[in-house]
Amino acid sequence: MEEITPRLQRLMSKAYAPYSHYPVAAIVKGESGRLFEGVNVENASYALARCAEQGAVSRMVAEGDRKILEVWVMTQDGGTPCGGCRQILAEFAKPETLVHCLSADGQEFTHTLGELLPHAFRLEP
Ligand SMILES: O=c1ccn([C@H]2C[C@H](O)[C@@H](CO)O2)c(=O)[nH]1
Repeated sequence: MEEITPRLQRLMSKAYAPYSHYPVAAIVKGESGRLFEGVNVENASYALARCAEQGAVSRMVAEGDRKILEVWVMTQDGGTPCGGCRQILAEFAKPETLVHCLSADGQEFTHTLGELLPHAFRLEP
């Protein structure tokens, strides 16, 4: 498989973040083994900004996968996903799912989703 760091760097350069100047790239691996990409997409009406993780999860679901096996997020500083994105990931991932947070220069900080979002809100369908 192609190395994930250069792929995230290329993806991050596609983010649309003219207001925050904080580009984010996200890749989720679905149960089929396919990788789904997302970037943040901002808007002149600031509150309508969409996070990169949300885009990646939407793509995964549209392509028919329903389980997240692993997550990678790249930001300039290696920041972790926001609270809302943790909840969006938790809908399709397990508490033990690894979330790799990379900085643009390739440093990696890995957490489980359960560490990032303990006691996640769930409604059993
Ligand atoms: O987990 C996160 C947190 C923030 N952002 C985006 C939203 C906005 O465009 C920019 C600054 O908050 O980063 C993401 O894509 N994912």
